[in-house]
Amino acid sequence: MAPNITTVTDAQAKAAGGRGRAYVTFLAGNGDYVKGVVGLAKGLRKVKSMYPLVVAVLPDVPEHHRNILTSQGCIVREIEPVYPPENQTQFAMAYYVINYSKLRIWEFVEFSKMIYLDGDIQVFDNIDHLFDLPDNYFYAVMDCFCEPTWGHTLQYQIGYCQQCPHKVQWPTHFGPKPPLYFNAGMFVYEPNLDTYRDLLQTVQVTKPTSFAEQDFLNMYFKDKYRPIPNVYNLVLAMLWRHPENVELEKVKVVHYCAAVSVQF
Ligand SMILES: O=c1ccn([C@@H]2O[C@H](COP(=O)(O)OP(=O)(O)O[C@H]3O[C@H](CO)[C@H](O)[C@H](O)[C@H]3O)[C@@H](O)[C@H]2O)c(=O)[nH]1
Ligand SMILES: O[C@H]1[C@H](O)[C@@H](O)[C@H](O)[C@@H](O)[C@H]1O
Repeated sequence: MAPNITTVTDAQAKAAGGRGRAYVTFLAGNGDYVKGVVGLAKGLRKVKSMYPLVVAVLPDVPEHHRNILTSQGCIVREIEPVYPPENQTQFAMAYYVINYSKLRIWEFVEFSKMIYLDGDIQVFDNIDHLFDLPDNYFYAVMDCFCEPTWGHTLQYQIGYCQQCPHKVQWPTHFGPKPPLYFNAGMFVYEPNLDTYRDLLQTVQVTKPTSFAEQDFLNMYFKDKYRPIPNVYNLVLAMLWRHPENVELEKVKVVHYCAAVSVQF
């Protein structure tokens, strides 16, 4: 039975918290990711978040999946796909190419601030306070370079990870250390039409790389990026790659991204 919740209209969304704040996620295709988004919506409700969840859906998301999301109180917004320029790029996962469409969320200017969460994320504690972080920055959690999906990079090949930068030092003859790099499964940002247009123009003149829009956003926001603690986006691999950096009892958000099956 559908839960007893009121569907949030656009007007209500604007009024949410009186400050135009919302969570946002991205959904493509007719596969299982919709289940993740339902879980995300339920999780946000369970931790009593004050703000609605907007789901940016590609045209290939079927009507009945959209209806499920609406019945869960989500605001469903259709977006057009964004394609990177033609290239022979080998993405770390072939489907990452569709993730460039996430850039459309900068267009949601009826909201002044949003928190993006991937559909394979679950929230276990309220994170509404992140909306109060100072404006004009891009907040996200630092990624880990230790999984084989990073096999194409120099970092991985020499065993360097920004999570433990002293374990394997960055060799000086390689030039400057790579800049801090965030995981784009969760971030705090401000929708803005100028930024939106510039993102779309810049992506068209930027060579696609392995981690698709994640690499692109890291490049684009490198001066505005401010790291936040990993309790706000615990990338699963941190559990076995850097357990010393994880305070399990404090974790608020878990990101179930793993290219390997997990065996404990
Ligand atoms: O068929 C799909 C594939 C993806 N998604 C959406 O796109 C998000 C990102 O895809 P993954 O969760 O599979 O990506 P990963 O977590 O493995 O990868 C990381 O790298 C990606 C590079 O494109 C993105 O930046 C992503 O946000 C970041 O967490 C999903 O959560 C989901 O919300 C779909 O809806 N359908
Ligand atoms: O940024 C990447 C990405 O999220 C991958 O999906 C994940 O397998 C990696 O561990 C992470 O570093």
